[in-house]
Amino acid sequence: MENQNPVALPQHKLSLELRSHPERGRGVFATIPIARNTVVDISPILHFNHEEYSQHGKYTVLDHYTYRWKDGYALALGLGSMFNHSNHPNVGFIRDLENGLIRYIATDDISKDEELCISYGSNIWFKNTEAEEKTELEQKHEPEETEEQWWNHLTWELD
Ligand SMILES: C[S@@+](CC[C@H](N)C(=O)[O-])C[C@H]1O[C@@H](n2cnc3c(N)ncnc32)[C@H](O)[C@@H]1O
Repeated sequence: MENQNPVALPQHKLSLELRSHPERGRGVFATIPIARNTVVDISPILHFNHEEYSQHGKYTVLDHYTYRWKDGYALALGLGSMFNHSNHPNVGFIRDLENGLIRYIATDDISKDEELCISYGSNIWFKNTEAEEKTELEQKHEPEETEEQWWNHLTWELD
C-alpha cells in the first residue's frame, strides 16, 4: 500500500440492511431513502497477486467475489462483497489503488427498501434474476470488454 495516512470511514452513518433472496442470496437494502452521490460504503481490499489467484483463489468461492485489480485480484472487505448485480445499477464503484480500497457511491436517489446494486460488467457467470433480462441474442452481440476499456473504467466519474 502506498499511502500510509489514515482513511476516514464515514459510511457507517447510513442505515443499511442485509436481506436474503432465495436465488440472489444476500444483498444490501436501504432502510431509509439515500440521496444520489452519497458514499454508501468504503471497503478496504485484500489483494491477491496473479500467481496466487490463478493457483488457488480462482478454484474457491472467492471467484464469485473478487474484483480485477492492478497486478491481480481483490476481495472487498465490507459491504463491497455483498452488492448484487443489476443491469440498471443504482450504485457505482471507484477503485482507489493508492489506498487499497473501493468507494461505492449512489448514482441515483435510492428509496427505502430498495436494493443497492452495482454492475458486474458484461461477463455474468450466473442466471440474472432481474425481470428485464437481456435475450440470449442480445447478449451474444454484446462485445466483450477489452483490457484497455477495463482500465478506462478506473477513472469512472459521477456527473
Ligand atoms: C459478490 S456476490 C454477492 C453477494 C451474494 N448474494 C451473497 O449472498 O454472498 C455474487 C453472487 O451473488 C449472486 N448474484 C448477484 N447478483 C445476482 C443477480 N442479479 N441474479 C442472480 N444472482 C445474483 C450470484 O450467485 C453471484 O455469484
